Amino acid sequence: MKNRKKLIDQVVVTANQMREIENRILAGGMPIAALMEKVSGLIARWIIQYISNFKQIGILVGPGHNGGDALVVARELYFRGYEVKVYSPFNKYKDLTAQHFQYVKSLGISCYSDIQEFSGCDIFLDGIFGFGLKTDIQNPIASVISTINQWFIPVISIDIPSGLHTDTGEVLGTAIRARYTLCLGLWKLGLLQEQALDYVGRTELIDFDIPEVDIQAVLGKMPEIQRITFPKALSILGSSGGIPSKCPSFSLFSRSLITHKYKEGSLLLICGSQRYAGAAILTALGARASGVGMLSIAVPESLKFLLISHLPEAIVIGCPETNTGVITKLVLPNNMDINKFDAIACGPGLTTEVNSVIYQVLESKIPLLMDADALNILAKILGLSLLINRQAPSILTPHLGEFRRLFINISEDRIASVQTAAKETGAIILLKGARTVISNSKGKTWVNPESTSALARGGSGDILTGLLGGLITKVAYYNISLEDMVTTAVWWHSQAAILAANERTELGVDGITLANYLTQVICK
Ligand SMILES: NC(=O)C1=CN([C@@H]2O[C@H](COP(=O)(O)OP(=O)(O)OC[C@H]3O[C@@H](n4cnc5c(N)ncnc54)[C@H](O)[C@@H]3O)[C@@H](O)[C@H]2O)[C@@H](O)CC1
Ligand SMILES: [K+]
Repeated sequence: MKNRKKLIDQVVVTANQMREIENRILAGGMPIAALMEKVSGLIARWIIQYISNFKQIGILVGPGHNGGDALVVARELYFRGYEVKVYSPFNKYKDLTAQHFQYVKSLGISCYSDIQEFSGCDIFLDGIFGFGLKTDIQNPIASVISTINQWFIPVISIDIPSGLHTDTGEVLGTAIRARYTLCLGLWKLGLLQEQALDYVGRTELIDFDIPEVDIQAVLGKMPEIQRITFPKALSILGSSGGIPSKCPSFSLFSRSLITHKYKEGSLLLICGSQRYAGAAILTALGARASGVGMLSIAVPESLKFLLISHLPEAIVIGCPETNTGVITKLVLPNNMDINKFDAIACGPGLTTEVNSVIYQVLESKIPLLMDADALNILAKILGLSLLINRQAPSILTPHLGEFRRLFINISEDRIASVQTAAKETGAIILLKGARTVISNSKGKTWVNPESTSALARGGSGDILTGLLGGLITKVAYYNISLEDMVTTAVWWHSQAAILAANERTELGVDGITLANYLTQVICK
């Protein structure tokens, strides 16, 4: 049962996959009317439990089963004593929906086809269209949706806000701006797409007991697209909410008593320039929070003492620089072999003036994380072929602008675009944003379902680069996959920002604060 809950939290489906799963349930013998009754009972209970202080609820009913769900909820709320009004301008309904409509009318519940009758409602339930909508919404429904959006009355959408594409999250002409979306059974892909975020509000999954066997029959044992969840991230970090006794014996948060600094990872950071000295400090602070055993930071010679003053524990390598303070060449002490490090993270604050350092690191045979100017150099000057031919794993962490520069084509489906980029380059691609997407060369994809706009600030990405760089040095020592480390870093970074924003407002989450909260959030 515990495993099923874990699976349900992680799984993400397209409209076609959901339809296939639904067909299996129906083929198994579950009557569709019973399924609708069960789902709608759960929705009604959720509304009563969480939104009980409303006087009048407007129920928006469409022609399909989303509308059927809404009508069953209308009936249940009516019997619980709530004032319910039904809106529907359609004249043709699917059979089950038509039957529920007839019964609702026979109970004396008021039904209207003029939306102006609903301006006094204090909440709406949106059952106009559910998953699988493909074509643009036309008038009169389009103008009804605009009217509802302009009223700013809270809307609870059933399954998905009406008007959103289930897979891409695109607005099909117009869409309901929901305050809450009660997603039914399994998370729909579109709800995780950034372009849907202004419409979906707070999302909740209504688990109506889809059998594990049906999910796995359609999606396989390891679904291609997954949400990054709390339990998964915590299990990788080896924490159970700050109770060390429950941790696995050796984990990132519960080290072996006889570990030593070289078993906690050795990271080479290459970052900073005179113009962007702060980027080097922030990246290094992110790395520090990862608990990396040995941190080496290559910066222009002129920044060496600045870095030492902020990070006395690090080995700071001063590199030859241009007269504008840009590293010209990576020179390691004692002619050290670059492959002796466990990983390299490079890019923040480098500028695009000189590209020889990036060329040098691309030739290394250890995991390489490229961010910021390393990506810009790759896009503008070196090209992707050097990346494709690397003999060790590469991780690229672009934001949308950098992604566009690297891959040019980004479709309406951001998640699909990241998958394509990862398959084409063989790298792990991490597209940063409100819903960060990570994909590997096999198409396995993870989406971070929770974050905060506090991270929309210069420096946040530098912290992630450092944190992620530190974590990937530990892959070999902790027997954790690279992908698990990457997804965990993303989760950890956003959770730190959420905690910091909760305690200091979204304006109070500067880079140094964020780095400090990385440690605080895991002590919570
Ligand atoms: N998947 C499941 O297991 C379950 C699904 N249920 C509900 O069923 C919903 C899906 O039901 P449906 O497949 O009937 O889909 P909809 O409820 O979205 O209705 C589809 C109908 O809307 C009309 N339509 C489609 N696009 C239109 C457009 N652009 N303009 C005007 N009319 C348009 C068509 O007549 C179509 O038949 C789910 O979202 C959910 O609410 C639940 O009742 C039970 C469980
Ligand atoms: K809906």
